[in-house]
Amino acid sequence: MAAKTKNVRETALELLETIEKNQAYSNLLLNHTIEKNKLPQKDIGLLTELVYGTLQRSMTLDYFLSPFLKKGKKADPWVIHLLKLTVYQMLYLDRIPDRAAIFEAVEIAKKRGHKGISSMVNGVLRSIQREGVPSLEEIKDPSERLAIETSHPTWLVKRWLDQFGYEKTKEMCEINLTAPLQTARVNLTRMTRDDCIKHLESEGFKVEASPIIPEAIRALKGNLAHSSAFKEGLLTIQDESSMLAAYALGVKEDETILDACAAPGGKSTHIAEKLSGTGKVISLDLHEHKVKLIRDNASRLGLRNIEASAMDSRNASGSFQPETVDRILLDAPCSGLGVMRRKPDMKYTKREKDLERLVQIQQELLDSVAPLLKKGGILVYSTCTVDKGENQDSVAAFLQRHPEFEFDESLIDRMPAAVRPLITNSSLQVMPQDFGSDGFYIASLRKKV
Ligand SMILES: C[S@@+](CC[C@H](N)C(=O)[O-])C[C@H]1O[C@@H](n2cnc3c(N)ncnc32)[C@H](O)[C@@H]1O
Repeated sequence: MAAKTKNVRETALELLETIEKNQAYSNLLLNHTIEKNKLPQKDIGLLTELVYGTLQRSMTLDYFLSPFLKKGKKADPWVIHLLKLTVYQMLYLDRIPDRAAIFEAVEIAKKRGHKGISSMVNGVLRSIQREGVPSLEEIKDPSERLAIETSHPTWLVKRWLDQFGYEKTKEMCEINLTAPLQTARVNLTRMTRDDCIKHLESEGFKVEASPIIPEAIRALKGNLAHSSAFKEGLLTIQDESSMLAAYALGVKEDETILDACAAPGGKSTHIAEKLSGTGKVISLDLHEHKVKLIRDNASRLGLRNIEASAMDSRNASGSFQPETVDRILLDAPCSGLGVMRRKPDMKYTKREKDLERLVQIQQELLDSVAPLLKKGGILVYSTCTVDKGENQDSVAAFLQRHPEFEFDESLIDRMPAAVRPLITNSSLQVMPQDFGSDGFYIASLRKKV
């Protein structure tokens, strides 16, 4: 029993080290480790909690630890990870007694280091147990305190405070510390949502209908990616916010739709499920290996109306005739600040200058696809980020250069009722705290007739 638990913590420590060295994204690495080691369900839960929890709260844990570390004496990175992993358990996981967490940490330190390291680990953790961690109230500057308290970089907290004010920023930072929901889209070309729920329940999953999106379900127990319903093409794992893009586009049965940044095909397949007759989706993405993901998903879902090819969409206007597509989705490459709950390591690697570089690419993509749209057609611009520069300002800059486009007032009529209150100026910014879904932005523009 003890050996098993120790293995989980050792694995968590190794994962934290690899993620820190920037060798992998947390979500991909964790899934890979779970599959490779064929971990039992209870270990998967603990491993996920330890890795995500420690990453989510990394800056707070550094703050708590700092008075207990000898000044001027730099400990090895693995020792710091081990201490943070253990302090995380002591402070945030009620079901793990402090003495058990400390015992496991000292055992790992003995195994990986020398006696000096294990007694240092023991000493630091026992002092924290005895004296408690420093109060966050000691941080006087409110933005600095919010940054440390919710473990978000100070530049980002300051940027959000400027854009959204204190309350919204605090709510967003706090929800970013919680585990995301897994949601999925039922393939309505194959089965109704009610029947799909029954199908999943017969497989032992616990799911419920989404109150936001008519074809979505929320997983309460079990990973839907492992269901036979998924393998049989009845489902696509997709966040509810992401599903709004196909609604915003509002496809009609026999239209031609361009999805200019399409891989892995979450939105292309959604659009394709909504088309019928001779309608088709032209799905583009940069590289062949990404385009293969779109084709694989389309084939798993039994969709034959997607034409996927590799292309830099900044050159799309050279490959398609002007004014030949009915609707365009530009789900642009973005900073992804709306999905930080899923990839907590991202909080510490993003830099403010990355955002400016992305705005440039977003503008080039918009300029390139705009001529392909028929007069009267709809262009939906979307991102999974919460940032005015990449969202509202990007759209405003495009409209200024393109007087042939205007905001599309009819967006509100196409959107599910629950999100309508969020729409202003033919666009909407979903914050992660609105429905517990990802942060996401959508703007709908019409090419004037
Ligand atoms: C937000 S993701 C798209 C997600 C996709 N729409 C979905 O729902 O599954 C952005 C995509 O843009 C692609 N991309 C980035 N620059 C591009 C470019 N210049 N041309 C085409 N695709 C590009 C990336 O490879 C990435 O797959």
